[in-house]
Amino acid sequence: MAGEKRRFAIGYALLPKKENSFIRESLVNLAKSRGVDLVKIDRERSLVDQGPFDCVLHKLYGEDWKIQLADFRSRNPNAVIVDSPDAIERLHNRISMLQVVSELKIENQSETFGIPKQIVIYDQETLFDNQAWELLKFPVIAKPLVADGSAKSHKMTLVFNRDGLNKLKPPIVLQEFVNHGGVIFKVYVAGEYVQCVKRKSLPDVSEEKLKSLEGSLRFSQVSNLPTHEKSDDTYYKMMNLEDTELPPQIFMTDIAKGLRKAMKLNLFNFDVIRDTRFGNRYLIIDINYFPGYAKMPGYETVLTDFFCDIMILKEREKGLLEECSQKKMAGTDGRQLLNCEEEVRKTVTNSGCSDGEEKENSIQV
Ligand SMILES: O=P(O)(O)O[C@@H]1[C@@H](OP(=O)(O)O)[C@H](OP(=O)(O)O)[C@H](O)[C@H](OP(=O)(O)O)[C@H]1OP(=O)(O)O
Ligand SMILES: Nc1ncnc2c1ncn2[C@@H]1O[C@H](COP(=O)(O)OP(=O)(O)O)[C@@H](O)[C@H]1O
Ligand SMILES: [Mg+2]
Ligand SMILES: [Mg+2]
Repeated sequence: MAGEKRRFAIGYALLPKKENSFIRESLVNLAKSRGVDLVKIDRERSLVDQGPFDCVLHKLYGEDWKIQLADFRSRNPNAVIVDSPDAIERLHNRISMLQVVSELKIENQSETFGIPKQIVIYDQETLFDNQAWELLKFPVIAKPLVADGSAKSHKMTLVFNRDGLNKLKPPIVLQEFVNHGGVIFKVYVAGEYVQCVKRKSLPDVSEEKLKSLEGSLRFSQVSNLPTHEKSDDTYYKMMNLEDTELPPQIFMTDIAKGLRKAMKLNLFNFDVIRDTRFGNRYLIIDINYFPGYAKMPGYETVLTDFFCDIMILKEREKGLLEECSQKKMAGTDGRQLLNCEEEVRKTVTNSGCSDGEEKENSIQV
């Protein structure tokens, strides 16, 4: 119909659990009211046979999906894929995941940040090798090296002494357990948007307590456990989230922006703890692709704004591409037109974002 605004279609490819938590009616309706239709991608059918989509939103694992996305991309060069599978892959390994933190340069006088001391162990022999232990002291957390979203990849062991090492199954990352007052901060990022929330974590382990504790303790997804499950347990106890102060907002936002640029990702969160030995030292312990946004206050608005940013970007790209073809039709000097389309895509998709200049409505692709 004449004068009717163009609608924008976002195809989503998610596992059933994620679809249930993320694709809520409240999100679908808000997006719809702002011109964005969220359309389910049928995982039983080939992606290139579906659509048309202006954007593909996804959290699926495996080579087959990567090939499907590459096919889709070559046939639909104007569609945005959020996010690039290669960029996401960095988060599937707990070493490469945190390497990016050391690349960040953030100017801040009063707070510092980093990651806990950690080593990677590939086999049982190295686990008991004293050399490997020069860097670390107990307690440590053993984390599966792979972070591929499986239940297994979330199974952690808090190890109090050498006895506790026997049950570990490499490949694992051994990370120093840092006392942090039983509260972690989850910083959610969606494009330009950043929000930090508090969650329950493991309680501190004092030097005295360490001596009396048995070899190890297994746990999984502690920040997602309902409160009552923790208060009943002998190890977990009620932590008072209200009493914990959030880290300075500007500091978290700077780290979030730095990570986003360095990783070229739009949708992620990261877990931060505050080292109780120094009240102003923050450690990043985990980065997750496409986390549980529905748990974030105001998630519908935040995500819809993000979708609209992509839409604005696509419209701008379309306008500029039309200008290119008009110039072509008008027979403008060929040299001026050389790579016109390519230039437009570079500008609009903000591939230059990593050079420090952040543009409005930028989406990292
Ligand atoms: O489902 P939720 O809400 O628990 O979200 C999980 C995240 O919880 P969070 O938002 O950080 O509290 C969760 O974060 P944590 O690893 O628990 O810090 C993961 O991102 C998880 O994805 P995956 O299993 O690693 O692929 C996320 O699981 P999926 O929804 O992607 O399966
Ligand atoms: N180095 C650490 N020091 C103290 N607690 C930690 C450390 N690493 C992880 N934890 C605790 O263990 C939980 C799970 O670890 P995390 O690396 O976030 O794995 P997952 O990917 O399963 O969320 C964290 O939410 C936090 O409560
Ligand atoms: Mg985590
Ligand atoms: Mg994680």
